[in-house]
Amino acid sequence: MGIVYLIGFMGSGKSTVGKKLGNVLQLPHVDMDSFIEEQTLRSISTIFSEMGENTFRNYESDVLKKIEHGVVSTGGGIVERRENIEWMKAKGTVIYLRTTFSEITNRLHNDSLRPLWKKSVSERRQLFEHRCDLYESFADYVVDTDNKGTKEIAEEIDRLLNNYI
Ligand SMILES: Nc1ncnc2c1ncn2[C@@H]1O[C@H](COP(=O)(O)OP(=O)(O)O)[C@@H](O)[C@H]1O
Ligand SMILES: O=C(O)C1=C[C@@H](OP(=O)(O)O)[C@@H](O)[C@H](O)C1
Ligand SMILES: [Mg+2]
Repeated sequence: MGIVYLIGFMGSGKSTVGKKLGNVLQLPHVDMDSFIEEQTLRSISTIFSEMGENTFRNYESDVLKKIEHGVVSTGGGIVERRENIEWMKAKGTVIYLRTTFSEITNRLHNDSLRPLWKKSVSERRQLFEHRCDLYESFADYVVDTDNKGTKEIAEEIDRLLNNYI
């Protein structure tokens, strides 16, 4: 199956489910945002505020290309660059954790760690609508996450990848 990439909007559970999926599949797990924070010794918020979104996107594209194995929790904006989409399609299996806007709003509420969530409701929704089309259009599998626990989702992905029901 090569590398397993989890994609989806902020709050869809990529980081949480990725960790569990790594355990289930007994593969190493990399959370791209945590990796960038460890490498730069800066928080994602600080990178955005001090260096700008474009610098963050450069780090993100660089990190994506360094990962050769395992389960990868991407950041919600990985689809903003076509080169990232093409890289993931070529290297592995892409799984979209599909989550409704209202469920994401419940999960993130007034989260302040995600710079792009700290926007007005209409801007959040606009970003959500723009991104959802992208996620859906290039995922190999779509997994709905509303009303499911993270362990249940990891097990569902395990079944999909291993082709049993
Ligand atoms: N299936 C789920 N059901 C309920 N809460 C969830 C689910 N998946 C994630 N969460 C919660 O939503 C928040 C964001 O999850 P996270 O894994 O950081 O998402 P992402 O990495 O996609 O932004 C966390 O508080 C997490 O515990
Ligand atoms: O959607 C985005 O553009 C972003 C999502 C975040 O990751 P999560 O999707 O894990 O929250 C993080 O990479 C950064 O704040 C930008
Ligand atoms: Mg995350």
